[in-house]
Amino acid sequence: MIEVENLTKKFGSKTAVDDLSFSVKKGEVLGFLGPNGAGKSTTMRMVTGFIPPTSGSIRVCGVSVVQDPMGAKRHIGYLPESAPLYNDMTVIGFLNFGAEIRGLSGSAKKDSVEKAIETCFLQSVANQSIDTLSKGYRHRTCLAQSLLHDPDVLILDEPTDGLDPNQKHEVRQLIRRLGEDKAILFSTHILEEVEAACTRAVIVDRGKIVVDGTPAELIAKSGTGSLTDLFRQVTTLDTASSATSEDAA
Ligand SMILES: Nc1ncnc2c1ncn2[C@@H]1O[C@H](COP(=O)(O)OP(=O)(O)OP(=O)(O)O)[C@@H](O)[C@H]1O
Repeated sequence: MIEVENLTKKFGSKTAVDDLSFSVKKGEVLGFLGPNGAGKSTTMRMVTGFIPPTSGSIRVCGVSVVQDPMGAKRHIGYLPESAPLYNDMTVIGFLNFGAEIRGLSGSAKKDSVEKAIETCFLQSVANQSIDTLSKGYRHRTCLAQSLLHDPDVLILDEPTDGLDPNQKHEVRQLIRRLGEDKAILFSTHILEEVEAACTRAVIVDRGKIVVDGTPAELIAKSGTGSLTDLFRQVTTLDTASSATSEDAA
């Protein structure tokens, strides 16, 4: 459902994403790991059609994101990194608005909003203004908007960031459940999430995939049974400065 081939993104002299190729099938939850500045968000922004690649191809459900971004976006639900929201709307008002933008109306709109509220446990704040929500609820409101059109593909940039341990658990369970009949790509800095929610994971370092495997394969590869050890073995300590100095050389 997601096919990425030889994807590269350069910002001036900096190569943020370097000839990346991967695919995610229906029923797969792919964890996207990597240190700060590794290129995870940039890759997700390209896969969702928000920024164009410098080179390479991206197909979502067979549709080219570069040639037909609107067509591809119909298949995609996206939770961006900073969870942008309209602060002066209520949660239900924002979700109704999101559903309308997705072309839903009448009972289809009502049903999709109700389902998203229920799925993301937003019932208690549905009529609350977004600017009065805690960080966790804001994040879940944004996650709910990504589900409104029941997309085949979900791209979630750090979906558990800012949540408390109970909410993290709920969202991981939700990702697993949604992943049974969708293709999900999600980024995280929390290595336990690989075991808790992913069917496969890749580790990205300086824009390149350095490890790709199932959680069990990754743990075996570490040699110590620790994903943290594997992460430390295959990634560069200070990605941003290494990439800059390498590019400058
Ligand atoms: N618009 C931009 N202009 C210039 N450089 C950019 C831009 N967006 C990202 N970068 C650079 O590209 C590199 C990859 O950034 P990206 O945000 O994709 O990393 P990330 O893996 O998501 O990091 P984090 O874990 O900190 O969110 C970084 O060096 C970043 O500074």
